[in-house]
Amino acid sequence: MADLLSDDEIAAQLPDEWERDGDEITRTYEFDAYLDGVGFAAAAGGLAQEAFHHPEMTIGWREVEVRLTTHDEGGITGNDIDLAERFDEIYE
Ligand SMILES: C[C@H](O)[C@H](O)[C@H]1CNC2=NC(N)=NC(=O)C2=N1
Repeated sequence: MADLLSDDEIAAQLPDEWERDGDEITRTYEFDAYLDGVGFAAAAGGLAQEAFHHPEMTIGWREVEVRLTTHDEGGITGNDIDLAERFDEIYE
């Protein structure tokens, strides 16, 4: 069970390109083609299932918006930060 992060901890641990939006962290990944975004979302979904920690993902035209929060805790935890970092690793 991950503990809620403080405002300062979130600010310090938020990966580059990610933003805080209330109780969520979010990043919009950009792609050259629609299906590249679809493929990224599928790969990210695999990482999410592996971690058993699931983002909201919105697939748009050559972009995928990812939003992470820890529902069980009602806010942002290290689980969200960790998964954000893993998503960044698979984004070329
Ligand atoms: C029972 C609980 O829903 C599960 O442990 C997992 C499933 N995936 C999850 N995903 C997210 N984003 N937050 C959670 O708290 C969470 N909990």
